[in-house]
Amino acid sequence: MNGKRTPAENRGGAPAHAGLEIRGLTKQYPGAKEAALQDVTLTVRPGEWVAVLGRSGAGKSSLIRCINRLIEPDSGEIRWAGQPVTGVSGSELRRLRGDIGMIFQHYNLLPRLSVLTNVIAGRFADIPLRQSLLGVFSGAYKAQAMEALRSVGLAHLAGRKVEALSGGQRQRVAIARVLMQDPQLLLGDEPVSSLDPVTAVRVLDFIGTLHRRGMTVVTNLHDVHAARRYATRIIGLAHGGIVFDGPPEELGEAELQRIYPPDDDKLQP
Ligand SMILES: Nc1ncnc2c1ncn2[C@@H]1O[C@H](COP(=O)(O)OP(=O)(O)OP(=O)(O)O)[C@@H](O)[C@H]1O
Repeated sequence: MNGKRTPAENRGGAPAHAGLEIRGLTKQYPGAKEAALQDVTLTVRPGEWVAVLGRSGAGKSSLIRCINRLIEPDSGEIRWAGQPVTGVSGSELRRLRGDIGMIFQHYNLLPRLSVLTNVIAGRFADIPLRQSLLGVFSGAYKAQAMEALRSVGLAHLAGRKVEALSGGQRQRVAIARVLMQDPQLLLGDEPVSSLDPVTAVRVLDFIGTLHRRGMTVVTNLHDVHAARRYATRIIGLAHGGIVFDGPPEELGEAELQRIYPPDDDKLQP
């Protein structure tokens, strides 16, 4: 994918590509009374950090997971860096996923494998399948993975199995995996919801470092305070539709009432 930021762009020049373009995205789960996403249209510019807010069931995870096709939308179009995301399959989809990093609430790591292997998994899109299955990686990959682990303060745990780590340590492994992958777009599906407040701030600070390097970030958050502090733009969802789109400074009481409708039985607090 041609998603890299150009030197001109890093100096504050015009973006080299159109970023993430979402048009008319709709998702209805079988048997559900209402659509999880209803005609969502949104463009995320390169270098933005978008925080998606909304009550439980508002459609936040569905939106994030449609972006890398973990969930198939019913209709609508998604493009990243001018390339189609919807409609591609096979090697095109694998290449695309190599350009899109993901951090999940429940880490999505390989618990029985070592921390180092999990970090190298960030490059599985580039490593021949046989080598990945055998766990035989080049010295260059190992060195890069150790560097990523050093950045998150976990180099001393490289040989330990992930299942022996705490939640905060696991999320730092997930961030090291993203560092190893070096994607242009980072998606976070409630990346700090399982963490204590202190660890959550640490993880958000790491994501902030990636954002300052030029990574575009889209993440749902349950914490309005964190969204205001870290994001450059807030998207509010209710009943699968966008009810707020603006900078954190514009998120006042009236806007919060729209995003978190108080007497709405269809959505949970
Ligand atoms: N696999 C599924 N099958 C049926 N309905 C689903 C499925 N996944 C989500 N839904 C429904 O779609 C709607 C949106 O769910 P989604 O998980 O996107 O919301 P959310 O805002 O991320 O909620 P939360 O904050 O609780 O994670 C909800 O009504 C939910 O019950």
